[in-house]
Amino acid sequence: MTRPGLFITFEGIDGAGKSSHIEGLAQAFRAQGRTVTLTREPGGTPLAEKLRELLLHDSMDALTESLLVFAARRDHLAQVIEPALARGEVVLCDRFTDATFAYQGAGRGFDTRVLSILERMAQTGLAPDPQLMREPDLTVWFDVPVEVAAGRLASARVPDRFESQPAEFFRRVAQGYAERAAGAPHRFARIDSSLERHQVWQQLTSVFVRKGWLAIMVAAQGGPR
Ligand SMILES: Nc1ncnc2c1ncn2[C@@H]1O[C@H](COP(=O)(O)OP(=O)(O)OP(=O)(O)O)[C@@H](O)[C@H]1O
Ligand SMILES: Cc1cn([C@H]2C[C@H](O)[C@@H](COP(=O)(O)O)O2)c(=O)[nH]c1=O
Repeated sequence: MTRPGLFITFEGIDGAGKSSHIEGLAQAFRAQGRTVTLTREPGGTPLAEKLRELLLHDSMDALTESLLVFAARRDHLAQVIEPALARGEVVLCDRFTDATFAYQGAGRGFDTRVLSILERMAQTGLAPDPQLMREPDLTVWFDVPVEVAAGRLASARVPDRFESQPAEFFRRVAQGYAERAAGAPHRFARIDSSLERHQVWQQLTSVFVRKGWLAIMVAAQGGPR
């Protein structure tokens, strides 16, 4: 019998530590016999990866930025996410629409009513139920103080257009995530990402064990190296 697909997204400010754990989670699901699609936004298709390059490196205003992230998302949903869910796969996606509300909405100050309209347009009409607006089944929010995330990134890589924003921008983005989480408590799971990697992994896997999506034994075997 085909198991239903699962759409799981990972969110947080830059440097929160999401990417460090997603591969481990993919391995845990595979160890249970699930097929996993591991993907990211902006990106995930050849077209969306081109748009990602523009978004991360070219200057533009907040409306242009919002239109580009939703254009990339529409292509990503159509080409990758919806087909994988239809095959019953687990889709692990590094960022999705909550990032748009946090970065373009709270961070840039762009009108969230316009974002909601774009969200409905971009995320509807692709699922088996044409009325359904595709949303994640679960969103894991890696919550971390802005200073901790900045410290992690400082030694990690050359900053892109978002990563080089001032701390005040990331405070607004973090507040944006807090508001999104408060508005959809059934969908969000918050984890404290300021802790050591193994503690973050433990919190992360407990979320999946509680949902019945991972067995305790499988969760205990994985984790950051
Ligand atoms: N719990 C942790 N403690 C200390 N350092 C960490 C922790 N988790 C991740 N890091 C380090 O912090 C940096 C950022 O981590 P990572 O790339 O996973 O974050 P991210 O949330 O995916 O960031 P971005 O969204 O900007 O890509 C990396 O150098 C990573 O090794
Ligand atoms: C999906 C999405 C992303 N962003 C920003 C957030 C990050 O700074 C970059 C992506 O970089 P990462 O290292 O892969 O996390 O893009 C955004 O502003 N709006 C969005 O919708």
